[in-house]
Amino acid sequence: MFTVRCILGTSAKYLTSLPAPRQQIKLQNRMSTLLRPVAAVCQVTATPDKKANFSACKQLVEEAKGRGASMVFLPEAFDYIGSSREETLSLSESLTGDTISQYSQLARKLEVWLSLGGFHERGHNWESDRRIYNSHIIINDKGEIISVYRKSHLFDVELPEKGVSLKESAFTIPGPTLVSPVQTPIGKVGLGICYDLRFPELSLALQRQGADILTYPSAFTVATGAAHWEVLLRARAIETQCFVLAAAQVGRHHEKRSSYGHALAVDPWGEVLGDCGGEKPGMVLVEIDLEKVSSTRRNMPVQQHRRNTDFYQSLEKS
Ligand SMILES: O=C(O)CNC(=O)[C@H](CS)NC(=O)CCC(=O)C(=O)O
Repeated sequence: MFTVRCILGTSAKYLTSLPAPRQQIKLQNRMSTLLRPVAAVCQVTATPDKKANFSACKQLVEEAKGRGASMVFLPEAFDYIGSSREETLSLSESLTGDTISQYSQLARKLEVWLSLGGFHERGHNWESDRRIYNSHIIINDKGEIISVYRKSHLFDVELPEKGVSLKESAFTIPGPTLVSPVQTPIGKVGLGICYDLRFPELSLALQRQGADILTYPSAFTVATGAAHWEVLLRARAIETQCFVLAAAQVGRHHEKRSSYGHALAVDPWGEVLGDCGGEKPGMVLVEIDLEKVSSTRRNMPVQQHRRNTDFYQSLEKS
């Protein structure tokens, strides 16, 4: 079950049925002050089959656009989830490969912005070291790559009681830097990926650089997702007073791997606006009202109340 908040569908239909053009313009002007931009937060079940994954994602992007979204968010590993390290590596591409050019064409054709939450990108020394980046790519409505953030915290975790054992650093290069929030039609978007969500320093750094919206496209494990996912996302939203949009992988990718799902949209007060559930692919559509960001920050100015870095380091120095 998932919540959908979208008022564009019916209003747009109403507009096209209006006879007098002048009346239409008047109404359109009034509506543009009433309507907020809409973001689509998606969840998918990627497999090792890149072609099938693209066609599933394309369908979601088309549906989202048809329902009024100006930006669509796809999760980490939207391109594929490999069934072995070797397969994960061999399926990887560069930013100039077929996968990203297909998405670029899709964005241009539909005139929609895309957040591609975690692309398996061949590293700069691929020929010699066969290592990849986990890259979050923003594509604008002209099909141009606007920003690339490479995941900086890698998921090397052993939880024997929960059946979780992943060592991302065995094949992935940690990203060297954060990237500045990107101006998009829904607001300024700060980029993270999945496990980055557990490091509030990153979200605060993006907030300080002007982010209105934080994004954590993910492929959370079922065990860690059930325990931590929603709490972490809401905490990041509450601390930074940003919207938090987290596209997700859901369900069974292959015989050895499943993901938690629950792609989520959270507002700057920490309220969950939409949840895609834990069962199957889908999306939530949410209006992004940036006035919610400013009023939340005005009413409770936590960023102004924050003490300087020295203050928090005073214990280490004493
Ligand atoms: O491997 C790929 O192809 C795509 N990458 C991932 O799925 C990554 C690295 S293994 N997964 C996570 O970071 C899960 C984090 C998580 O579950 C937590 O923080 O609890």
